[in-house]
Amino acid sequence: MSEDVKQPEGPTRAGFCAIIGAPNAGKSTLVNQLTGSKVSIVSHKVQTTRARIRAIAMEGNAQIVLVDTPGIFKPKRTLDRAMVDNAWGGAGDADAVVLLVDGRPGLTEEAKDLIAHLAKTKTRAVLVINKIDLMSRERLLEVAAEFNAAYPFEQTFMVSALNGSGTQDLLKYLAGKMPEGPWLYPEDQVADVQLRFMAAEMTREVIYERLHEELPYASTVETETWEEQKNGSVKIGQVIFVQRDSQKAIVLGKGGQTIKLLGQKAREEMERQFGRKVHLFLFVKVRENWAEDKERLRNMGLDV
Ligand SMILES: Nc1nc2c(ncn2[C@@H]2O[C@H](COP(=O)(O)OP(=O)(O)OP(=O)(O)O)[C@@H](O)[C@H]2O)c(=O)[nH]1
Repeated sequence: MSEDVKQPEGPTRAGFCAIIGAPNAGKSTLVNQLTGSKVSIVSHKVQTTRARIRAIAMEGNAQIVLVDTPGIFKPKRTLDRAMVDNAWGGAGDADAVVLLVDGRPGLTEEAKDLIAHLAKTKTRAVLVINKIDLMSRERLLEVAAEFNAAYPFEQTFMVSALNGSGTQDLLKYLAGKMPEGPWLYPEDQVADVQLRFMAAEMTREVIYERLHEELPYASTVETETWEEQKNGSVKIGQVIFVQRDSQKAIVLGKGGQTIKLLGQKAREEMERQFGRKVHLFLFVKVRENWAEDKERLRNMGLDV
């Protein structure tokens, strides 16, 4: 828990920042830029996840836990609708909410939908116009005006997540939005924690790829153990949480065949991304009433 985390001198800040945006707006690229993360994982699986921790950014004495929500999209089915509402609960709880848009097309229908959600949930948000390296100054000002006429954003930032222009200002601003409080993660472990998130994400993606027909949004993955081995390999233990026994049976498969395959695919991806040998151990647990609240996210982060 946070009491055990070594705190620096002076006041610290820590909190959650939700990043929302249409697919391809540049969320992953921005997260990498904000965290200065060398190891990047760009997820191509949009619209599949609950709000989840993505990375931790440090700025001065502030620790910003970046969470993202499912690609906000037009729900086609009741389940999707529930998912979106759920996710927005998560965004509303965050200490800062960033609406990230690809600036080039301006106020698209998709962007209007996102703004409608913000308005409906009375969410205070910061507008971040991305990909300014591909825009003229005139167009940029036009787009900023267009968005600000559509919603009372707290601030507007113009950035290139790709080349980092404007992202430091955004980071400083977000740091200031974090409430005063103890850090959730020790600074020297932030990189490790990040690797654990990434490993969980890789398994989650494999599950999605293999089982999305049967298990659309029902699972979450947490990395519980990460043990460095003397020979340079790493032993990783993860738990796949599902909501019902029937889903557990799907993940396990007949005679454990499915989980074996999932583990193999996830391990291969981890070895590729981390460039080292991985021993992966997967477990499935049923967790009922999986809730999306802030406390849950906190615990999720602290559990890994
Ligand atoms: N030129 C330019 N390209 C960018 C910028 N930011 C992101 N991109 C590119 O836009 C594409 C999408 O970026 P991602 O970071 O994967 O976008 P995302 O929002 O995480 O996408 P999903 O995970 O699919 O929702 C990638 O090809 C990025 O390289 C930018 O500031 N400038």
